[in-house]
Amino acid sequence: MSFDIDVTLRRGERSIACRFTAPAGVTALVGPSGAGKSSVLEAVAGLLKPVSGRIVVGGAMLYDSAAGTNLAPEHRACGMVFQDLRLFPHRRVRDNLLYGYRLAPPERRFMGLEEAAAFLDIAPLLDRRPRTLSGGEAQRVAIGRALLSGPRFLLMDEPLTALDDARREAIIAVIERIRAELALPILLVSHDRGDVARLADQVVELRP
Ligand SMILES: Nc1ncnc2c1ncn2[C@@H]1O[C@H](COP(=O)(O)OP(=O)(O)OP(=O)(O)O)[C@@H](O)[C@H]1O
Repeated sequence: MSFDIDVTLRRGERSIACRFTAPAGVTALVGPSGAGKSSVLEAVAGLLKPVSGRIVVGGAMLYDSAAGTNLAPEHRACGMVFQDLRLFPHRRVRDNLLYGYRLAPPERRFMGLEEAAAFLDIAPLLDRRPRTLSGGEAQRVAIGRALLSGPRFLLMDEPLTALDDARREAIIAVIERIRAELALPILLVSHDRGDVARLADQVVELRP
């Protein structure tokens, strides 16, 4: 089982309940705007503490209110690709990628900078700054930074939004390669039914 999640979250006045188990591969979290999809990703990453419940990924207990377990984000081995990417604007692509690499405990690293750049087809971009990149290029850099941090799983918030068809295809291909070649479980938020149908091994619907 890749994800085994049963949590209640609070966001302001809102209570968000989410419960699912997922096999290996890509799990898509879908639901209307405001249903709490990004909040669930934040909880899995350890950035939002649930009110109660448990979060188990790849057999590792990350959060369990009953047992009092709540691993810090840096101990979750989680690669997060945020909706707004959060690249460092003042750092070149190479340094954005190395930031992820330096975060990774050496024993968890499975790729180096050169390998990640080749895998994501971003080698020609290494000396550029994020603001000079297209949306698809920036998305691949953000994915690269996440992969270099040595994750055991990936969380991706709307990785295909705001991309034209060609760039979207490139990111879909990257996600398919991560699934096939790196075998990392991926929990992905998307509102596009077509993308979900193509990519997801399992779909989880979050209701408001
Ligand atoms: N920091 C916050 N403080 C208070 N409420 C918040 C905060 N962040 C999100 N919310 C609220 O929590 C609810 C869930 O938000 P969330 O962003 O998780 O939903 P979502 O399903 O990802 O939405 P979207 O598809 O629009 O991105 C919304 O009602 C939102 O307004």
